Amino acid sequence: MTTVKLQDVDVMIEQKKILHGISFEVGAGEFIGLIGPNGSGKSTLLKTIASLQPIASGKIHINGKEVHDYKPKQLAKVISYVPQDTTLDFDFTVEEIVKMGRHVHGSRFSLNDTEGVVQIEQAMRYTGIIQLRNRSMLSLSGGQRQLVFIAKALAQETPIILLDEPISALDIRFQLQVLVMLKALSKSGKTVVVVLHDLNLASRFCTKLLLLNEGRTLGFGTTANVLRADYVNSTYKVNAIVRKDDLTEAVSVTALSPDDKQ
Ligand SMILES: Nc1ncnc2c1ncn2[C@@H]1O[C@H](COP(=O)(O)OP(=O)(O)OP(=O)(O)O)[C@@H](O)[C@H]1O
Repeated sequence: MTTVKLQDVDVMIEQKKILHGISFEVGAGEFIGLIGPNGSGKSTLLKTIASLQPIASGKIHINGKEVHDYKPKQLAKVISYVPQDTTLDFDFTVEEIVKMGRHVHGSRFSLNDTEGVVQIEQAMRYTGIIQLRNRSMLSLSGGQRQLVFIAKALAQETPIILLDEPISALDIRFQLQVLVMLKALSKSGKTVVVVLHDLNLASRFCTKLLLLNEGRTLGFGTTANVLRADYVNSTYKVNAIVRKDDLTEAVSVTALSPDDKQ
């Protein structure tokens, strides 16, 4: 079943066209990686799907219904969004932030609903932050804050999860842990769309990739079809070798420096 569908979507920011004619469909159980160079429009595209960024033209359907036809609270029951920037201006504890994911289910700061308590607890355990539950968000490292916002999205229990560079501040153990968790969520039937810079991890974990170049889709499909040397080299302006990794059997991309042996 198609859960997210974009048809010829244009986005303008300050009179400049940032996204040009973006069209693609994602189904339940898919794990889509949005990739592309800095400034290519990945975050804008994710915000657009989350309805946080207005569109200039085109159509977006979420679960078969036009995104404009959703009330904000209805949409928050369907889509959770983990932003790239997890800094906060106000102080909250870790648990308070995760609980905010339950607002949409009507349990604002109250733990009267047992389901909410269970979901909050599970989300904190799943992301490995349970021991931080009473810590102030302002005292956490960037990676710990990322895990808290992922936990908040999990507590929200939506069928569609959008995450903007959720592993950018994480060490290799937590990078793997988060990607394995997102993969498991997609396998359980959720739609996961994630902005990733690490092409090798994107290749290993995502079912499909969407490669953006200057606000346009250069490729959308299986990792092997999108991570082609010609696409990678022309978009990222590098000299990359694309091959199959012997160990993971995923497509692997190595950008060569002038000093590398070839
Ligand atoms: N609020 C804004 N005002 C002006 N320009 C913006 C705004 N938001 C995004 N842009 C511009 O839109 C383009 C796409 O930005 P976006 O953040 O979507 O790219 P990205 O692919 O996510 O980049 P990165 O990998 O660096 O995070 C950039 O040129 C950026 O400067």
